[in-house]
Amino acid sequence: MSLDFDSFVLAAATADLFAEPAAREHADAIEFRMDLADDHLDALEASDGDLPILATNRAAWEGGEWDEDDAERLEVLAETTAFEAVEAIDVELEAILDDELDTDAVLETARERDVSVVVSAHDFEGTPPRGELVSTLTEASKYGDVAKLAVTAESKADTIALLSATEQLEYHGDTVATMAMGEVGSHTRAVAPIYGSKIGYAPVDPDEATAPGQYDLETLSDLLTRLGVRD
Ligand SMILES: O=C1C[C@@](O)(C(=O)O)C[C@@H](O)[C@@H]1O
Repeated sequence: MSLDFDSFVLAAATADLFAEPAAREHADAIEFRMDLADDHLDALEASDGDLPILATNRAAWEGGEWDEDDAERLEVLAETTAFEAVEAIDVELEAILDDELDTDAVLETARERDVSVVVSAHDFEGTPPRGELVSTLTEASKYGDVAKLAVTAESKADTIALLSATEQLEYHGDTVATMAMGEVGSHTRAVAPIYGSKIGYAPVDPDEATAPGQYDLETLSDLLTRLGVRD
Protein backbone atom coordinates (compact mmCIF):
# COMPACT_ATOMS: atom_id res chain seq x y z
CA MET A 1 0.00 0.00 0.00
CA SER A 2 1.24 3.52 -0.60
CA LEU A 3 0.13 7.01 0.30
CA ASP A 4 -1.67 8.05 -2.87
CA PHE A 5 -2.24 11.76 -2.10
CA ASP A 6 -5.67 11.65 -3.74
CA SER A 7 -6.87 13.47 -0.68
CA PHE A 8 -4.97 15.94 1.45
CA VAL A 9 -2.20 14.58 3.72
CA LEU A 10 -1.04 16.49 6.79
CA ALA A 11 2.54 15.38 7.42
CA ALA A 12 4.09 15.85 10.84
CA ALA A 13 7.75 16.57 10.23
CA THR A 14 10.28 15.16 12.68
CA ALA A 15 13.80 13.83 13.01
CA ASP A 16 12.61 11.52 15.79
CA LEU A 17 10.31 8.66 14.86
CA PHE A 18 9.56 8.05 18.54
CA ALA A 19 7.62 11.33 18.45
CA GLU A 20 4.95 9.61 16.36
CA PRO A 21 2.43 9.10 19.19
CA ALA A 22 2.42 12.87 19.77
CA ALA A 23 1.56 13.42 16.10
CA ARG A 24 -1.13 10.76 15.76
CA GLU A 25 -4.00 12.91 16.93
CA HIS A 26 -3.50 15.59 14.29
CA ALA A 27 -1.46 14.15 11.41
CA ASP A 28 -2.11 11.73 8.56
CA ALA A 29 1.55 10.85 8.06
CA ILE A 30 5.02 11.38 9.48
CA GLU A 31 7.67 13.12 7.43
CA PHE A 32 10.88 11.49 8.66
CA ARG A 33 13.59 14.11 8.10
CA MET A 34 16.48 11.68 7.99
CA ASP A 35 19.01 14.41 7.27
CA LEU A 36 18.22 15.96 10.67
CA ALA A 37 18.33 12.61 12.48
CA ASP A 38 21.22 10.77 14.14
CA ASP A 39 19.90 7.36 13.15
CA HIS A 40 18.52 6.59 9.75
CA LEU A 41 17.71 2.98 8.83
CA ASP A 42 18.21 1.88 12.46
CA ALA A 43 15.53 4.34 13.53
CA LEU A 44 13.13 2.90 10.97
CA GLU A 45 13.96 -0.60 12.17
CA ALA A 46 13.18 0.36 15.75
CA SER A 47 10.02 2.36 15.08
CA ASP A 48 6.56 0.87 15.46
CA GLY A 49 4.24 3.81 14.87
CA ASP A 50 0.80 3.70 13.24
CA LEU A 51 1.16 6.59 10.80
CA PRO A 52 2.60 5.99 7.33
CA ILE A 53 6.02 7.52 6.73
CA LEU A 54 7.17 9.91 4.04
CA ALA A 55 10.98 9.61 4.06
CA THR A 56 13.01 12.72 3.23
CA ASN A 57 16.79 12.86 3.21
CA ARG A 58 17.36 16.48 2.28
CA ALA A 59 20.70 17.57 0.85
CA ALA A 60 22.49 20.59 2.31
CA TRP A 61 22.42 22.16 -1.17
CA GLU A 62 18.59 22.05 -1.00
CA GLY A 63 18.21 23.50 2.50
CA GLY A 64 18.66 20.26 4.42
CA GLU A 65 21.46 18.97 6.60
CA TRP A 66 22.86 15.97 4.72
CA ASP A 67 26.24 17.38 3.78
CA GLU A 68 28.02 14.17 2.87
CA ASP A 69 28.09 12.23 -0.36
CA ASP A 70 24.95 12.56 -2.51
CA ALA A 71 25.16 9.03 -3.87
CA GLU A 72 25.10 7.66 -0.34
CA ARG A 73 22.21 9.99 0.54
CA LEU A 74 20.14 8.58 -2.33
CA GLU A 75 21.12 5.02 -1.49
CA VAL A 76 19.95 5.40 2.10
CA LEU A 77 16.73 6.94 0.79
CA ALA A 78 16.18 4.00 -1.58
CA GLU A 79 16.75 1.56 1.27
CA THR A 80 13.94 3.12 3.29
CA THR A 81 11.44 1.78 0.74
CA ALA A 82 12.03 -1.76 2.06
CA PHE A 83 10.26 -0.79 5.29
CA GLU A 84 6.55 -1.38 5.27
CA ALA A 85 5.78 1.86 7.09
CA VAL A 86 7.50 3.92 4.38
CA GLU A 87 4.76 4.69 1.89
CA ALA A 88 6.38 7.65 0.15
CA ILE A 89 9.80 9.18 -0.40
CA ASP A 90 10.89 12.69 -1.35
CA VAL A 91 13.41 13.16 -4.16
CA GLU A 92 14.65 16.62 -5.18
CA LEU A 93 13.93 17.67 -8.77
CA GLU A 94 17.43 19.12 -8.99
CA ALA A 95 18.92 15.72 -8.12
CA ILE A 96 16.79 14.07 -10.81
CA LEU A 97 17.97 16.60 -13.41
CA ASP A 98 21.63 16.14 -12.42
CA ASP A 99 23.15 13.61 -14.86
CA GLU A 100 25.88 12.77 -12.38
CA LEU A 101 23.41 11.38 -9.85
CA ASP A 102 21.72 8.03 -10.29
CA THR A 103 18.22 8.95 -9.21
CA ASP A 104 16.75 6.45 -11.71
CA ALA A 105 17.68 3.65 -9.32
CA VAL A 106 15.85 5.34 -6.43
CA LEU A 107 12.76 6.06 -8.53
CA GLU A 108 12.69 2.51 -9.89
CA THR A 109 13.11 0.91 -6.47
CA ALA A 110 10.23 3.01 -5.18
CA ARG A 111 8.00 2.00 -8.11
CA GLU A 112 8.81 -1.69 -7.68
CA ARG A 113 7.87 -1.51 -4.02
CA ASP A 114 4.71 0.52 -4.63
CA VAL A 115 6.08 3.51 -2.72
CA SER A 116 4.92 6.95 -3.88
CA VAL A 117 7.43 9.57 -4.96
CA VAL A 118 7.21 13.26 -4.07
CA VAL A 119 9.46 15.26 -6.40
CA SER A 120 10.37 18.48 -4.64
CA ALA A 121 11.82 21.89 -5.44
CA HIS A 122 12.66 24.65 -2.98
CA ASP A 123 13.51 28.31 -3.33
CA PHE A 124 14.89 29.77 -0.11
CA GLU A 125 15.60 33.18 -1.67
CA GLY A 126 12.30 34.26 -3.12
CA THR A 127 9.41 33.44 -5.44
CA PRO A 128 10.03 33.14 -9.18
CA PRO A 129 7.43 34.52 -11.61
CA ARG A 130 4.17 32.56 -11.93
CA GLY A 131 5.15 31.02 -15.29
CA GLU A 132 8.29 29.59 -13.74
CA LEU A 133 6.32 28.14 -10.82
CA VAL A 134 4.05 26.39 -13.32
CA SER A 135 6.96 25.03 -15.35
CA THR A 136 8.82 23.76 -12.25
CA LEU A 137 5.71 21.96 -11.02
CA THR A 138 5.01 20.58 -14.50
CA GLU A 139 8.58 19.29 -14.76
CA ALA A 140 8.46 17.73 -11.29
CA SER A 141 5.17 16.00 -12.04
CA LYS A 142 6.81 14.14 -14.95
CA TYR A 143 8.94 12.17 -12.51
CA GLY A 144 6.80 11.61 -9.46
CA ASP A 145 3.34 11.07 -8.06
CA VAL A 146 3.35 14.49 -6.42
CA ALA A 147 5.11 17.65 -7.60
CA LYS A 148 6.09 19.73 -4.60
CA LEU A 149 7.23 23.33 -4.59
CA ALA A 150 8.19 25.44 -1.58
CA VAL A 151 9.11 29.05 -2.29
CA THR A 152 9.91 32.02 -0.07
CA ALA A 153 7.25 34.71 -0.22
CA GLU A 154 8.37 38.29 0.18
CA SER A 155 5.07 39.90 -0.77
CA LYS A 156 1.36 39.14 -1.01
CA ALA A 157 1.80 39.05 -4.79
CA ASP A 158 4.21 36.13 -4.32
CA THR A 159 1.62 34.17 -2.36
CA ILE A 160 -1.03 34.83 -5.00
CA ALA A 161 1.34 33.66 -7.76
CA LEU A 162 1.92 30.41 -5.86
CA LEU A 163 -1.78 29.80 -5.22
CA SER A 164 -2.62 30.59 -8.83
CA ALA A 165 0.04 28.16 -10.13
CA THR A 166 -1.30 25.53 -7.72
CA GLU A 167 -4.81 26.00 -9.05
CA GLN A 168 -3.61 25.74 -12.66
CA LEU A 169 -1.80 22.46 -12.08
CA GLU A 170 -4.73 20.99 -10.18
CA TYR A 171 -7.12 22.05 -12.96
CA HIS A 172 -4.81 20.27 -15.39
CA GLY A 173 -5.09 17.10 -13.32
CA ASP A 174 -1.63 17.07 -11.72
CA THR A 175 -1.11 16.23 -8.06
CA VAL A 176 0.83 19.01 -6.39
CA ALA A 177 1.95 20.18 -2.97
CA THR A 178 2.79 23.85 -2.51
CA MET A 179 3.64 26.20 0.29
CA ALA A 180 5.25 29.62 0.71
CA MET A 181 7.94 29.71 3.37
CA GLY A 182 8.55 32.73 5.57
CA GLU A 183 6.18 34.87 7.60
CA VAL A 184 4.42 36.51 4.66
CA GLY A 185 3.64 33.08 3.26
CA SER A 186 2.49 31.30 6.43
CA HIS A 187 -1.20 31.51 5.61
CA THR A 188 -0.60 29.63 2.33
CA ARG A 189 0.02 26.53 4.46
CA ALA A 190 -3.63 26.69 5.44
CA VAL A 191 -5.17 27.92 2.19
CA ALA A 192 -3.05 26.29 -0.57
CA PRO A 193 -4.96 22.99 -0.02
CA ILE A 194 -8.14 24.80 -1.09
CA TYR A 195 -6.41 25.52 -4.41
CA GLY A 196 -5.23 21.93 -4.79
CA SER A 197 -2.16 21.40 -2.63
CA LYS A 198 -2.19 17.82 -1.34
CA ILE A 199 0.47 17.91 1.40
CA GLY A 200 0.93 20.19 4.39
CA TYR A 201 3.94 20.05 6.71
CA ALA A 202 4.10 21.00 10.35
CA PRO A 203 6.64 20.14 13.05
CA VAL A 204 5.66 17.65 15.76
CA ASP A 205 7.64 19.80 18.19
CA PRO A 206 6.78 23.50 17.68
CA ASP A 207 10.36 24.41 18.62
CA GLU A 208 11.76 22.21 15.86
CA ALA A 209 10.31 23.75 12.69
CA THR A 210 11.72 22.19 9.53
CA ALA A 211 11.08 25.32 7.42
CA PRO A 212 10.52 29.04 8.04
CA GLY A 213 6.93 30.12 8.70
CA GLN A 214 5.50 26.71 9.62
CA TYR A 215 2.55 26.57 12.01
CA ASP A 216 2.74 24.01 14.77
CA LEU A 217 0.92 20.78 14.02
CA GLU A 218 -2.13 21.40 16.18
CA THR A 219 -2.64 24.90 14.79
CA LEU A 220 -2.36 23.81 11.16
CA SER A 221 -4.65 20.85 11.77
CA ASP A 222 -7.20 23.16 13.39
CA LEU A 223 -7.03 25.75 10.57
CA LEU A 224 -7.43 23.02 7.93
CA THR A 225 -10.40 21.56 9.76
CA ARG A 226 -12.06 24.95 10.03
CA LEU A 227 -11.50 25.55 6.33
CA GLY A 228 -13.08 22.18 5.54
CA VAL A 229 -9.89 20.65 4.12
CA ARG A 230 -9.79 17.94 6.81
CA ASP A 231 -12.49 16.25 8.88
O1 LIG B 1 10.10 20.23 1.63
C1 LIG B 1 9.43 20.29 2.62
C2 LIG B 1 8.49 21.38 2.85
C3 LIG B 1 8.98 22.22 3.97
O2 LIG B 1 10.16 22.84 3.53
C4 LIG B 1 7.96 23.30 4.32
O3 LIG B 1 8.14 24.43 3.86
O4 LIG B 1 7.02 23.01 5.06
C5 LIG B 1 9.21 21.34 5.20
C6 LIG B 1 10.13 20.18 4.95
O5 LIG B 1 10.20 19.34 6.10
C7 LIG B 1 9.67 19.39 3.77
O6 LIG B 1 10.62 18.42 3.44
